[in-house]
Amino acid sequence: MNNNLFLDAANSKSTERPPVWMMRQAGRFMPQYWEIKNKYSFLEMCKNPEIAADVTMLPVDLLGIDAAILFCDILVTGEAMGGDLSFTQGIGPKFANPVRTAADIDKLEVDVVNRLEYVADAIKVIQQRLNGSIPLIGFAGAPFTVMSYLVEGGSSKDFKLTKLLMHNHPELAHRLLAKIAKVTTDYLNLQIAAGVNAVQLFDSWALALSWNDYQEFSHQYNQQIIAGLNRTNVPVISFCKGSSVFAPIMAEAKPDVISVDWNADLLNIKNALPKGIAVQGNLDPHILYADQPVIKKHIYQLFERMRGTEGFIFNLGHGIMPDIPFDNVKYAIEVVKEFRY
Ligand SMILES: Cc1c2[nH]c(c1CCC(=O)O)Cc1[nH]c(c(CCC(=O)O)c1C)Cc1[nH]c(c(CCC(=O)O)c1C)Cc1[nH]c(c(C)c1CCC(=O)O)C2
Repeated sequence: MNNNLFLDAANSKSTERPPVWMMRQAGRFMPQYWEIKNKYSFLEMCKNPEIAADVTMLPVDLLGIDAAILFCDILVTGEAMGGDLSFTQGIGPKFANPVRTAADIDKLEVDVVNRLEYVADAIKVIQQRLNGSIPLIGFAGAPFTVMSYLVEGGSSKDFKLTKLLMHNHPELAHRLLAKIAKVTTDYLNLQIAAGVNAVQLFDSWALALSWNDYQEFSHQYNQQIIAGLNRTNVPVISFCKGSSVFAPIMAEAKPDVISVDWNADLLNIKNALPKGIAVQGNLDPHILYADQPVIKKHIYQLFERMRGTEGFIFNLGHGIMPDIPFDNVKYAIEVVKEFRY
């Protein structure tokens, strides 16, 4: 690899500056994304390896980040299991056949990794294009977060139906989570076999859960997935919104990196973790709407705090919003790349 910054930091080694990539870096804040998106549906883009590679490469070529992330979506596992998935502009993801009863859960298939071969194909095309320049991150959705979309039938503000299932019929929720966990393990191992250099597990909506529910309905399954990965030389990043609270539990699953939202002091989180677990984060994405001197100030505040810490990857606390100015994202990445410890 020409640029080892990301993998060194993920493996808790020291680096001359923090490596940088951003969640949702391959997305709608880029005019060049829309040039492609206007020609294809989102799922067509995910399923065509050449197009998925084109989109993956946009931030590599236009922003100069230190790691690429595969262009795909966390909900493709739900689709492979039998979910009727579509994405509509302005509405977001939709499962037309929500999973709510024992019969719905029993219908979902689990030996489905062959239906996700298009992702392995995309990874191979992307690695040819990257040609050893920077590492490629693969990813999957964590069972709780994917379950919420399957049960609600799409995005939700309060996860009412998901929580009702968990609280009134925990045995059904567990049956569903176990199925998603099995598919997710196979799917991440497929990505590792195809050649990704790291994987990230996205449990975006864990913040909605109580401490006890997080352990029972989320952590347990994430731990099972991480334990089932063929992870030699492939660092595992565990992300959730809620990591400011749940980081000590997340650490029990033994990821290499914990990706932290913006509520916590990152050094305090790092210092409370077992040695050898790196941290990623944790700029509030809203900072990227602000004036450029403000952006620089906030990045430097974080870097001064983290100075001398081995195992730190710079990222946002969550994804880039679609209406964040492209020039501000580019500027933030330049600020990181000019910094030295
Ligand atoms: C919850 C979740 C989803 N998808 C994902 C998550 C977890 C990460 C997070 O918390 O942000 C993960 C994801 N989605 C996408 C990526 C690609 C890689 C990247 O750039 O980070 C990744 C890693 C592309 C995408 N995924 C999606 C788009 C937009 C599709 C479009 O162009 O219309 C992209 C580029 C669609 C998507 N997919 C999902 C939603 C809720 C939406 C709609 C969002 C909205 O409308 O605001 C589910």
